[in-house]
Amino acid sequence: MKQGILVFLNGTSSSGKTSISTELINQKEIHFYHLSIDEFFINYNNFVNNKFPDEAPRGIDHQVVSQIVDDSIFSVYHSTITLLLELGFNVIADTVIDNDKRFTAFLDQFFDRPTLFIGVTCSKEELIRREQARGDRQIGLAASQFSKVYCFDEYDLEVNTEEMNPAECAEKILSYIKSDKEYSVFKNLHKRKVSVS
Ligand SMILES: Nc1ncnc2c1ncn2[C@@H]1O[C@H](COP(=O)(O)OP(=O)(O)OP(=O)(O)O)[C@@H](O)[C@H]1O
Repeated sequence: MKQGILVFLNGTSSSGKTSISTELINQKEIHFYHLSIDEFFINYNNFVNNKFPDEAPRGIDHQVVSQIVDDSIFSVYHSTITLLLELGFNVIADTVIDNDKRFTAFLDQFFDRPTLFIGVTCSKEELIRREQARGDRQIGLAASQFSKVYCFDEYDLEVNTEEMNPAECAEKILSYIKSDKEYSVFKNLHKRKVSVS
């Protein structure tokens, strides 16, 4: 049995990753699992809020805590994607990778799997506008991620969410998958040891 394909939507916050994912999930031709890193964090945060006291015997160093938690959650996220691919399911990875450590870990884990590397692009001005309009993201988040997330000079496929609506982006992605072209960019980035700094 063939392993599943990984559709990696690379874009900042508010670029439109979740909207495209919803379109991909709702169509019937190719089945996908949508794995958003946000859901992994929500589950963990619910657990912590229910179980952990506000104070700890040693006090709480929030930087240390968030490093331990983030590393663990990303590790579980990667393992869950890997498991699904191995079982033959197609996966959409909906996550923002804006630092070297995370990008290298993602690249190392998935470069030798069928990973379709998609640039979900949008201008900074439009990202700022969307961020203000939606009101559920920290203002300035997308702009702060912009230069790292969009540092790549190569994608298997690019969808500009300022020019296309989510359904059109999803259609473009599906056409690419159905064309059976090779997904080479992630492998090349691994060979070139590309970083996001
Ligand atoms: N192609 C598009 N054209 C116009 N508006 C869009 C498009 N895609 C998304 N939007 C709007 O941008 C906002 C953010 O979209 P979405 O939640 O899909 O982004 P995201 O990349 O998943 O963000 P985050 O990483 O913060 O979860 C929403 O209000 C959505 O309606």
